[in-house]
Amino acid sequence: MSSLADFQNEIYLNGLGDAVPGLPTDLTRLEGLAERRLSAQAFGYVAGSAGSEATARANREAFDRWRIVPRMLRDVSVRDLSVEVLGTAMPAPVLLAPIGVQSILHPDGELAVARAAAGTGLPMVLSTAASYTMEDVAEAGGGAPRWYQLYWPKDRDLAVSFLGRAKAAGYSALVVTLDTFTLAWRPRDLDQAYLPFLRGIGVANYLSDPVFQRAVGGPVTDANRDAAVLHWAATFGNPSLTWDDLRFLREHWDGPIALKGVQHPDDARRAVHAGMDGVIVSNHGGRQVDGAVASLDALPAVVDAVGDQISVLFDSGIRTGADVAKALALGAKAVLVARPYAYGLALGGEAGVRHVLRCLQAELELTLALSGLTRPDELNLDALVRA
Ligand SMILES: Cc1cc2nc3c(=O)[nH]c(=O)nc-3n(C[C@H](O)[C@H](O)[C@H](O)COP(=O)(O)O)c2cc1C
Ligand SMILES: O=C(O)C(=O)c1ccccc1
Repeated sequence: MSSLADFQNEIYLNGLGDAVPGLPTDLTRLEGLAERRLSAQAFGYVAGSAGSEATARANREAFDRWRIVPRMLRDVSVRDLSVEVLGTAMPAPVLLAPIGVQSILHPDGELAVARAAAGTGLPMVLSTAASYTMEDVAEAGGGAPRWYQLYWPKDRDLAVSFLGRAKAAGYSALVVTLDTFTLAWRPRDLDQAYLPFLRGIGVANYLSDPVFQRAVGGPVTDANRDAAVLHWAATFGNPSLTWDDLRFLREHWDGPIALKGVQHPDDARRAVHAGMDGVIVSNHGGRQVDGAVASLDALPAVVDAVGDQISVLFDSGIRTGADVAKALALGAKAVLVARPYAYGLALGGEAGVRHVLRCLQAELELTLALSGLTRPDELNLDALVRA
């Protein structure tokens, strides 16, 4: 094995190799570049968070309060980043977080992301609010691993239909997002009166669904499009759900289930009690409750509560390979990367997403090796100190 991570090698030896010319390898720079490329509305939707965006900032600050303590002379010549999470083998403990409405970033949207993910083997978690149908995205990804993220609608028959379609299309695990039964107070979108769904973006899974179509009087055409969008708004989220309702999901989904949006250790314990297989410690990138705890700060207590019983995953604030290492050291089995790949999509389509994933993977591998570690499961609190 070369002493350089493969992607690093490729960049140095072949000029930019497969990297997208002009795209920086410091992924924290992508947001600024995407701002110049996107419309003010699309950029505001993706980059924006809830309220004063204090929690979005806190998510990043929490990473900066932990520092890695590298160890030396440990023979790190053979490295293996692969893990298995919820029955899915992946080359690194990184998944692509569910992001809805991706066609506002690039016309190929989720299709391009599925192709890029397939090229790396990292699983994509497809949003219910995707701009392409789950069947089309599955086809674009070929045999690559894929999970399905459910926005649990009010209409139970529609939920069952989504789950059946996801199973048939080869999505192996279910992610149920609990923190977004309604969109939060998001000033950037409010100030521009911008909601993609009202323009018919991000509703492909609904419009293509037989149960949804029955509810709006048949296939959606120009004649009933407004009614369909109104019906989408009426059925999108269900604020009356409780922990007891998880039985319904267990009955209609026979694969692994992870609950996304857990921040409190008692909620993680309830997830175990309800027979769930995992939780994703996430505050939706600060897009829901402004003033909420930084997701990284919520992680250790959840790991303490349930980490030996179910898989604890993490998202909100991951921007670099070092961030991934810190979340793993605090007990996450894997992380979900979100905005960085959205910006990669905006800047370079499929190649832009591939660039982001390969940079993140290479940086993670180098961070581990240079810290004296060869596998993700060797990371624990010994590797960190408070800044
Ligand atoms: C534009 C955008 C759309 C999103 N759409 C969804 C979605 O459809 N379903 C979901 O569970 N989470 C969604 N999320 C949240 C992400 O999955 C993830 O939790 C969050 O972005 C993590 O924060 P970070 O991007 O700051 O790392 C979305 C996030 C963004 C930025
Ligand atoms: O914008 C979001 O954060 C989000 O999760 C969402 C919700 C509904 C549809 C699309 C995305």
